[in-house]
Amino acid sequence: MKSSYLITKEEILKLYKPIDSKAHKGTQGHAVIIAGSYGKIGAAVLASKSCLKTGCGLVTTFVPKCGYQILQISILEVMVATDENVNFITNIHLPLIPQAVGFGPGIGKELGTQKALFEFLRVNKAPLVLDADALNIISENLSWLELVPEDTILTPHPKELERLIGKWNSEAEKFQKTIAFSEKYKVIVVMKGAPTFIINRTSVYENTTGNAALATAGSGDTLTGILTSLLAQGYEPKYASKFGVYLHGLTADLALPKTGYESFTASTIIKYLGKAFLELEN
Ligand SMILES: NC(=O)C1=CN([C@@H]2O[C@H](COP(=O)(O)OP(=O)(O)OC[C@H]3O[C@@H](n4cnc5c(N)ncnc54)[C@H](OP(=O)(O)O)[C@@H]3O)[C@@H](O)[C@H]2O)[C@@H](O)CC1
Ligand SMILES: Nc1ncnc2c1ncn2[C@@H]1O[C@H](COP(=O)(O)OP(=O)(O)O)[C@@H](O)[C@H]1O
Ligand SMILES: [Mg+2]
Repeated sequence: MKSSYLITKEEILKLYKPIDSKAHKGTQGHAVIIAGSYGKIGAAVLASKSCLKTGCGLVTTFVPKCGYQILQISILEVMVATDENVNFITNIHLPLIPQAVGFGPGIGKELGTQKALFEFLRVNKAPLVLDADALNIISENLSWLELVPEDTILTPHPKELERLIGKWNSEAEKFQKTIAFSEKYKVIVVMKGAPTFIINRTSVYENTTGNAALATAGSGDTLTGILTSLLAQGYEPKYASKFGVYLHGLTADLALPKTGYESFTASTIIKYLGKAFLELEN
């Protein structure tokens, strides 16, 4: 297997941009989260909350109509735009030009959602994170990746990765295939796992934070929000991907002595984001 670089605190401190004292919400980036379907609006809530709590100035979340009240009641700070369809996304119309978009948690694979994703990819110019069902849809339509901005961040878990690149027979082959995929489509692949690796063309980076507490529903949805937030704040995708996975894992390392493995949930990741940022300054 190709040797990898470690993503350490030292590395992260080199790229961390603390907030300027003259900052206002308009300078901190407006992120859009496109997520959720009937029964999976929680994924949209988790991604949106983590996006906000990673520091971007404004977050607008696009959900099917059934998500409207859930979002508005669960997160007062997030603005909500809705699809005309009640249960799943069919036609994306955003009331703004976003600085970054996170697309996929909980959206399902309805035909209407597939078409909406294709139309969105055709017109979108904003830095992009693709996760979950967006990846599952793209696995069956790989040519759509020719439409995405260079350095789009893809965040597959092992099953989603297999759908994208096909089966592998060894760890070495998994890395080879992911590197070839990253080169072919000019995308950054966050290979989620224990640990998470980031593949950027032929470079391989290994995260040093995180633990098995993260093995819980919605853990990846929060990572999508974190990464989208960093992109919206102007971090280049190659830095946002490293910083995002490092922060995400750090929340679990900081929380573990208080929560134990069992009671740690995706909401705990969000709760500990502030402590993770503060830990960078220690
Ligand atoms: N509250 C909400 O609204 C939530 C909504 N959510 C949303 O639901 C949608 C479906 O997402 P999903 O990831 O559960 O389904 P899917 O892609 O079929 O993958 C499942 C299979 O993948 C595998 N696998 C996964 N991780 C692995 C690992 N580390 N290591 C090895 N294997 C691993 C494992 O396969 P197995 O090992 O069982 O063969 C598993 O059975 C998606 O849109 C998501 O955003 C969720 O986030 C939950 C909270
Ligand atoms: N044992 C583990 N050790 C470290 N990180 C883990 C472990 N299990 C899961 N994770 C992390 O949790 C996240 C799970 O993402 P994902 O499977 O997409 O969850 P979901 O779709 O439920 O939100 C990934 O970031 C993965 O690296
Ligand atoms: Mg996921």
